[in-house]
Amino acid sequence: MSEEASFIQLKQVTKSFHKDSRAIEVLKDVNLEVDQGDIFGIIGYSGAGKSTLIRCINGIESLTSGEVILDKQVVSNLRGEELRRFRRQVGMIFQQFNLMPSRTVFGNIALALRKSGLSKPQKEQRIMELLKLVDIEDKRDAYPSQLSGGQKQRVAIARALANHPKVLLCDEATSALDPQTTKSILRFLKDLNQKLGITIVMITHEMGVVKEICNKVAIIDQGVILEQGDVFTVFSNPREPLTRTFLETTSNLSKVNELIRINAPLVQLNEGQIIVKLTYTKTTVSEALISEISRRFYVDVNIIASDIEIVNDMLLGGLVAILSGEPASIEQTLGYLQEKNVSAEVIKDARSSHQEISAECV
Ligand SMILES: Nc1ncnc2c1ncn2[C@@H]1O[C@H](COP(=O)(O)OP(=O)(O)OP(=O)(O)O)[C@@H](O)[C@H]1O
Repeated sequence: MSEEASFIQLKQVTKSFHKDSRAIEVLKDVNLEVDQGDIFGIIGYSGAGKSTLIRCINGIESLTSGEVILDKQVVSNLRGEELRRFRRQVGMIFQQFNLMPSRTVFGNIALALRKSGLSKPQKEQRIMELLKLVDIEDKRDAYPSQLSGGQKQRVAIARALANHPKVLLCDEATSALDPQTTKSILRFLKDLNQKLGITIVMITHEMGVVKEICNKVAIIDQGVILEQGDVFTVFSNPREPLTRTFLETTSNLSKVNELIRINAPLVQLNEGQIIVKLTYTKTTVSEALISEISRRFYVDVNIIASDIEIVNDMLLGGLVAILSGEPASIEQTLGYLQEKNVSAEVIKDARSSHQEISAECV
C-alpha cells in the first residue's frame, strides 16, 4: 500500500527573478512536505526567500521550475476561475495586517465574502460568526485606526477564515506585535488549528514563534532548505550551524560561554569540579534525572543556567551545571547521563588529571 501524499508538497521548486537581464535565484530546489493539521514553521533571516516561498504556495508567484501540490491540486496548472477558487481555500495573514482603513471591521471581513455566493443575510451571519470566533464582536463597527495591533490581526484572521480555507498562511504574522500580544495571537492560532483542524504554514525570523506553536519546522537560508522535520528532532539535535544560531537566540546557555571567557566568579572552579552542559536529546528524559544522579553517585549538582522548555509537550533544551564529587563518581555520572540519552559536554574541567579547558561554544 502506498503512503498517502502530504497535504502540501513542494517538489524541487526553484524561483528566479530577473533584474537587469540577470536571473537571481531566490528559491533553490526546495522540497517540503506539510501534513494536514500541521503548524509548520519556516524560519530564516530577512532575504532568505520566505515570502517568495509562501507566495509560491498560494499561487501568487509563478514557479521557475518544480511543482507545488496542495490538497491534490497542482497549483501551477490552475487558471482563471479555478485559480480564484483555489485562492479562496488558502487564507493569508500578514505582518502589517493589510486592512482597508476606510472600512469598518465588518466591512473588511465582508470584502472576503464578495465572491462567496452568499446572500446578504447569510454574509451578515457569517461575519458575526467570525467576529465571535476571533473574540471581537464588540468592534464590529470600529475602523482599523481605532484598534490595537492584536485586534487588527484578529480582524485579519477573521477575514482570512471567511471562506472556510483548508490552509492558513502566516507571513510574519506577529512581528509587528508586542511580546504579550504575540503570545495571545499564537495561542489563538493554535486553538484554531485544534478547533477547526486547519493546516497552518507560518514564516518567521523568530525562534520563539516556532517553539511556541509549531510541530514541524524548516530552516531556510539563501533560498535553500537546510533542514526540516518535527520540532523536537530538529531542535534537540540541530545539524546545521544556522539552526544552532537560531536556537541560541532563545537560549541563555550561550551566556555561560561568555562568563567562562572572562572567568567570572560564577564559573570559577575548585579542584576536581567540572562544568557540564547537558542537552536533552530524547523525548523520554525527565527533570528528575538531576536529583537522581546526585543521589546515585554522590555528586553535587549546582545548576548555573537552564533553558528547559516544554515544546510540543516534550522537554527541550538543557542546562549548564557545576558537578563536584570524587573523580570516579563524576566519570560514572557522565557515563550514566549518556546511557539516559542526555548529551553531556564538559565545557570547563578542573580535575587534576585534566587541564582546565574552556569550550569554544556552549
Ligand atoms: N519581485 C521581485 N523581484 C526581484 N527580486 C525579488 C522580488 N521579490 C523578492 N526578491 C528578492 O528575493 C530575495 C528573497 O526575498 P523574500 O522577500 O522572499 O525574503 P524573506 O525571507 O521573506 O525576507 P523578508 O523577511 O525581509 O521579507 C530577496 O533578495 C529579494 O530582494
